[in-house]
Amino acid sequence: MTDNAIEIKGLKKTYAATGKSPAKEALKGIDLNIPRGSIFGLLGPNGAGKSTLINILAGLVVKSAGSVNIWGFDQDRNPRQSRAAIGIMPQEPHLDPFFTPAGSLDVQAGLYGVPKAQRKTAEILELIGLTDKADAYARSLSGGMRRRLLLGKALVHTPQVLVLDEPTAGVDIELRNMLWRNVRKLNDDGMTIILTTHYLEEAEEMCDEIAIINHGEQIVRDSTTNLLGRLDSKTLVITPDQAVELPSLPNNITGARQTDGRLTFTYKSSETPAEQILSLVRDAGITIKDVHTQEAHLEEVFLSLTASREG
Ligand SMILES: Nc1ncnc2c1ncn2[C@@H]1O[C@H](COP(=O)(O)OP(=O)(O)OP(=O)(O)O)[C@@H](O)[C@H]1O
Repeated sequence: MTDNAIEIKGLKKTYAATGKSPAKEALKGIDLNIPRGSIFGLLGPNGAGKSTLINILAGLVVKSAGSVNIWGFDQDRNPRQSRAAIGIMPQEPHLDPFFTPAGSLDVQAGLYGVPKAQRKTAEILELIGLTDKADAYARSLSGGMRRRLLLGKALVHTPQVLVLDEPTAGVDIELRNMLWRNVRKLNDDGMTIILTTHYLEEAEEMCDEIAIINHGEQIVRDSTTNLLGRLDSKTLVITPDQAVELPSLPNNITGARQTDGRLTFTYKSSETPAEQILSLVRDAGITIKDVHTQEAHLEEVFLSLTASREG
């Protein structure tokens, strides 16, 4: 038995040409292992191939080449078992307006062949905070409630792996927090979580490991901590005790004077000790009132890795 929840080898997808659109190679040979029990981030710019990858995992898009193994089950050899091991919360709420939340969960459980006695409708409604809406028609639910119901539907068959495709795009803070609380709880209970998001601070906060894909290729896969450590760039922010000009700087440091009077200095921490900047500032006759450093964020790592490959 493998320690990976998902094992993807040489995964390719080419969408066939239609009408005027030429064929599109959306995935160009992805190798990716996702460890059991992790919260894994799948990131990439628009059109990178994330949805294609997720849809292949969900069994909604047929791959062109390669292998996909979900929870030890090969998707081609054991399609039923591999499908039963994964639950997908899609981006868009496509809900049948004539079903109630309880009804939707029941139908979904039926689709997955969950016997009536083993259905956890009440428990799931409780988790997603829709107990009091159990019998309300879907069309009367708010956008946030529909999103929560989508999460509930992904859970009816108690999958080992839960995929959330852009779960917080356009949702308010309250719903976002609720989703993250649920995700953490499910992960604490042992569920492996795969997440795509455009909000990099969210990935930074939530994910243990991250893969970035671009133009159908994986360009990096590492722990979030290591990824953040890759960027050697740091910023030192100095508040002078009165308005001052930016002192002249050597080549290894770039600086700027902010509109609020603070001075920011960006440098490579492996090459330049912060003390060098502090002395430079003091030597310019500036009295330092306050000083702090800013670490690199995932956003900068992401931009540095994807920017040079655009085109
Ligand atoms: N059904 C399809 N037919 C043809 N081309 C497609 C199809 N679905 C996606 N593509 C193309 O494949 C590429 C990858 O798309 P995909 O939706 O997987 O990217 P993505 O990373 O999920 O982007 P986004 O964040 O915008 O959803 C894009 O160039 C897209 O236009």
